[in-house]
Order: sequence, then structure tokens, then C-alpha cells
Amino acid sequence: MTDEQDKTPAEPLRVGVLGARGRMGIEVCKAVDAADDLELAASIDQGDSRSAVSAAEVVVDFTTPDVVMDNLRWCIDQGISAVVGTTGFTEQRLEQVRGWLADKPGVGVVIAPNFGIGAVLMMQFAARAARHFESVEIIEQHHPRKLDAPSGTATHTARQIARARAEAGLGPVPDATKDEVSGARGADIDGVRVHAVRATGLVAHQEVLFGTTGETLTIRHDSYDRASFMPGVLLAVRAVRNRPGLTVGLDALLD
Ligand SMILES: NC(=O)C1=CN([C@@H]2O[C@H](COP(=O)(O)OP(=O)(O)OC[C@H]3O[C@@H](n4cnc5c(N)ncnc54)[C@H](O)[C@@H]3O)[C@@H](O)[C@H]2O)C=CC1
Ligand SMILES: O=C(O)C1=N[C@H](C(=O)O)C[C@H](O)C1
Repeated sequence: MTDEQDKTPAEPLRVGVLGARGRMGIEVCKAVDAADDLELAASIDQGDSRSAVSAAEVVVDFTTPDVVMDNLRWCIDQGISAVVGTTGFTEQRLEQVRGWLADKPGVGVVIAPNFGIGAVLMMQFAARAARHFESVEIIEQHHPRKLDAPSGTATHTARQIARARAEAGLGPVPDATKDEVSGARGADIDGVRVHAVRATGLVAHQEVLFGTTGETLTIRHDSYDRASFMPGVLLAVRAVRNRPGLTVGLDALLD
């Protein structure tokens, strides 16, 4: 047998998908199927038994904020690493996941509010710009079937901007509003105003508007197709088992 013949190809990584009949789940199943190094071991949705997913080495969850914690707990208990795109992760929820993982040192979980590479860069650029501008507002725009508002991406961006502002010693964003029709100034996330737009035809879009004396800076990202999230999802699927514990966001994986 020659050296060439001796090279047995590595076994594909077995991936399970939760939320497989949803908009993102369908796209993830296609992307996993198309990747030579991955195998779609199981794909399940609401009402299906999770036991089908037990054979998976990595589970991808794109479900809903009300079921994702139960799914994650189950994956961690089974010793299965997980890549999670579902929104709704508060600091409290992240702490709870860290607690579950402490008992399972070999298991990795990646939770990312946005798997679009451009979106990750948009959030990084916004965090970098934050210290230089006294004013900032976020406008996120999504398809009207989205269940949560504001988006996970906008919430994460606002928190990162707020942290950068605090580190730079910036005070509150200037705003003289005294009379307000409820909601007119958007949601307040850690002192950053976030406005959520829903319209048919949109997929996922975000603008971060900064202002200071005599100038504004707008940082904008657009996902026109859910395929835009797949390189980030597959990156996390391939990496998660080598990252025990909790990883929040794609930043560390891109570096
Ligand atoms: N991190 C990211 O890059 C992205 C995150 N998202 C988030 O992903 C989530 C899903 O988004 P979409 O696919 O647009 O929603 P969707 O509503 O199209 O899909 C959710 C799917 O989960 C299923 N589901 C509900 N309960 C379940 C359970 N217990 N077990 C298995 N499946 C269950 C539903 O039946 C549905 O098919 C949302 O939270 C959304 O914000 C969406 C796009 C990108
Ligand atoms: O529901 C969506 O569609 C999306 N959800 C995520 C979010 O809430 O930020 C990511 C992306 O914006 C698409």
C-alpha cells in the first residue's frame, strides 16, 4: 500500500440541528449537508423527540428564546457541545449556562447573537468608535415574522457600546426629551437607545449612528439572505469541541 492509499479520510463530524424546519434551521441543514467534513446526523423540530440527536457530536440550536435554555441544558447533560444562534440571552442566562458547563469540563458551547461575519465586524467597529462620540443610537430592521425586539444583535451592540463608553468615562447620551409618546425614543439598553423596525422584504439589518460636534458616523450592516450566517455557523461547529466552556460571540473564533 502506498502512502497515498494509506490516508484514510477523517470521519465526518456528526451534527444535529434543533429548529430544523425553521428559517435558519433549513439553511443550517443545507450547509451541513454540503460540507464534506460534516454529517447531518439528526434534524428535529417542535414535537420531535430529542433522543434522535443523542448521536450528534455537536448540536446547532436555532429555535426560540423560550425553549433554548431547556435544549442547552439537555445537550450539556448529554455531553454534547452546542452552537447556539437563538436569541434571548441575558447576563443571567449566560451565568446559568456557565454553571451547567462547570460540571462538564469537556463540553463547549458557542452562543453568538449574529453569525454573519460582516455583522461581527460591524459590532467590533461600533465598540471601537463608541468612545469618540457623545451621541449614539441603534436602528435595527428585520422581517416581520421575528418574535423578539429589539434583536439580539442590537442588544449585544448596545451593551458593548455602553461598556466602551463607561471605560472612556463618557456620561449619559445627551437627550432633552421631556414629553414623549411611549416608545418614541426606542428601548433603553444600558443607556443606549435602540429602535426596532419590522417590514416585509427585510431580512436582518442594523445601523449604528454616532454623533459629535459637527459630524456623524454611520456603521451599517445588511444580511440580504440567511446564507450570510452559514460561514460563521460552520466555523463555530468545527471549533466548538476545542473550546470547552462558554464562548459568547464569534470574535474569538475569527481571531
Ligand atoms: N445568531 C444568528 O446569527 C441568528 C439568530 N437568529 C435567531 O434564531 C432564532 C430562530 O430564528 P428563525 O429560524 O428565523 O425562526 P423560526 O421561527 O423560523 O424557527 C424556529 C424553529 O424552532 C422550532 N422549535 C420551537 N420549539 C422547538 C423545540 N422545543 N425543539 C425544536 N425545535 C423547536 C419551531 O418550530 C421553528 O421551526 C431566533 O431567535 C432568531 O432571532 C436568526 C438568524 C440569525
Ligand atoms: O431573527 C432574525 O432574523 C435574526 N436574529 C438575530 C438577532 O436577533 O439579532 C440575528 C439576525 O439579526 C437575524
